[in-house]
Amino acid sequence: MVLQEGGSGTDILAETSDGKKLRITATYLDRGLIGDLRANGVKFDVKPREEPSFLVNMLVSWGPMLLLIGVWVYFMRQMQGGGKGGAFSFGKSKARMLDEANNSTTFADVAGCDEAKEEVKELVDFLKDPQKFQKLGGRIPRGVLLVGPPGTGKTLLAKAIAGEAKVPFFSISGSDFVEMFVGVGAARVRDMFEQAKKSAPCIIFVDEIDAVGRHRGAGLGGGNDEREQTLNQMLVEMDGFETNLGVIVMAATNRPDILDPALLRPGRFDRQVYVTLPDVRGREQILNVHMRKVPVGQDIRADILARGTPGFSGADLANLVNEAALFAARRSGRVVEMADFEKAKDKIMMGPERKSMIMPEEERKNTAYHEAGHALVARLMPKTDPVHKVTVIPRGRALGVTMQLPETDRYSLDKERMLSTISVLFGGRIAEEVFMNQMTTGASNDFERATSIARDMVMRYGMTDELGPMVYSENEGEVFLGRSVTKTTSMSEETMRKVDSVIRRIIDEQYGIARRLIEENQDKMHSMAKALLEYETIDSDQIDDIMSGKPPRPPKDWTTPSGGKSDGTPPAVSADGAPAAA
Ligand SMILES: Nc1ncnc2c1ncn2[C@@H]1O[C@H](COP(=O)(O)OP(=O)(O)OP(=O)(O)O)[C@@H](O)[C@H]1O
Ligand SMILES: [Zn+2]
Repeated sequence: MVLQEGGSGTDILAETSDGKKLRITATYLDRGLIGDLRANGVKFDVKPREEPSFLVNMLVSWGPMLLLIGVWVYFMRQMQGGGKGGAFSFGKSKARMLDEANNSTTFADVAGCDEAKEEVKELVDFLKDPQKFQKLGGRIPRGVLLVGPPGTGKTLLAKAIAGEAKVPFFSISGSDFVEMFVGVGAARVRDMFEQAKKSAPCIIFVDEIDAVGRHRGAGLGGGNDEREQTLNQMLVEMDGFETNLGVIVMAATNRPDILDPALLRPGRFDRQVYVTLPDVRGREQILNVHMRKVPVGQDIRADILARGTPGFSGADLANLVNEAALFAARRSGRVVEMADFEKAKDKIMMGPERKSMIMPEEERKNTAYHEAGHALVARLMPKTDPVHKVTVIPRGRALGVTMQLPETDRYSLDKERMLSTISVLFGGRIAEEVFMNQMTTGASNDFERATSIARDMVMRYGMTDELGPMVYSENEGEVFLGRSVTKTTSMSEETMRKVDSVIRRIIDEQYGIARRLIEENQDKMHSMAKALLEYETIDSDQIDDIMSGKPPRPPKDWTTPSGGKSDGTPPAVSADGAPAAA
């Protein structure tokens, strides 16, 4: 054994007679330690620690200087557009590679987008055996653009293609290419294609391609050199490789309208696959995929959940299952039950409850009337979605929420529906005016939405007689190129005034209708506000009762403030809100 002495402490690496390896650190060698070692028959040597060599000495004194020079050289190289090769690996692509052995994603994991799956199936055949596919006369796309809203499973679909074909999957996000230094992005593109070619057949997946693929020359002018170079490099690479190599470039975007047309030319991303939000059947299938991963109760009905989640993306549904499982865990449940899903759905749709927020009674009452106003108008206007839930529990940034749910998936709006929506939005403020004799800031979002609907009706959809079927569009500050070109119509002073007055008229009319409904139904308004103050959340059952003039039944999971389950009759409540002794 060797004891090395010196500096700050002594490391003892010892092997005892029975072959055990030990590591001991002693601050200094004293007689006690040496005595112990001797007594236990450990043989050892003491050797002074070696003097630092000349080289080490030089490094210590010159190191900081060398480091500075290094950093300087590094930055210079980046600014000159270099960055590739040599000792500096700055240009190395940030692409993550998922090799075939670790990719277990298959088409079975992607639910509810059958058309998209159908369209990409042949890519799997191609990737499995590029030569054979070509011999059979298949035409291989070089680039496939997946277009669709966020969370619809574009990444998942690309990964599943790689998984099915058992080929490597390189993924990178468009924003990874956009760096501070000119040339880095281009170097990364070069690098990524080089790596991919070595592992062909394979898939390169570029998420958020719009980050690099925006139309050249668009945007805020100047300072776009880096992005343009990156985009050019990508075009060069896509033109450069042989199709029979077996590299397929896939990219995802939800803004195809802002992509540079050069990206969409033949031989580049010339195949577009649309991945849309799932319809009700699609949602059911997606829920089933994700519910396989958690223990769910007997009562779970994916079809009912699917019906209650219009507009949810695949990612939202995955999140729904996850949140429901968390609610089940919180109550120490063995399985996830329908009630957990219901809570999770509310949380996702209306924001998390903020029960701890203490609301002054006055404000609670104001919120109750405000929400009752929305709900009442929604129930009485034609072509509105059924009121699903009304609550005065603060959620997210809202003090209260009135939630309407469409009965079926809807893909377009009509004039009557839009007019009704404007009235519903005004219902809240009107109720405050009528019953609380005040106006609060809580309605500002309602007004914004109402105004923008009215403006769209006039300016985008040509829904008014006065202005006719014409688009009066404002410049939206984006340069839209590619397939959909939005023309900027500059309006004359006079037209602008006319547009304003028509928007004003629509708003005034709908406001008047809502006001009349609320004033004519004061008893129902009082009854609904009272139910909200008492139960905090009411749903369609309670609203049905109120609208037919009956006292509302208590909500299903309602427990009386004393803690016991209610027997089904509403507790009588005295003026101060405490349960009265019957
Ligand atoms: N069709 C689907 N079937 C099953 N699960 C899905 C589906 N779509 C989305 N998901 C779930 O949502 C998650 C996120 O989806 P993914 O990242 O693929 O969406 P994306 O369209 O690429 O979104 P983004 O545009 O935001 O990148 C997936 O990992 C999956 O759990
Ligand atoms: Zn409101």
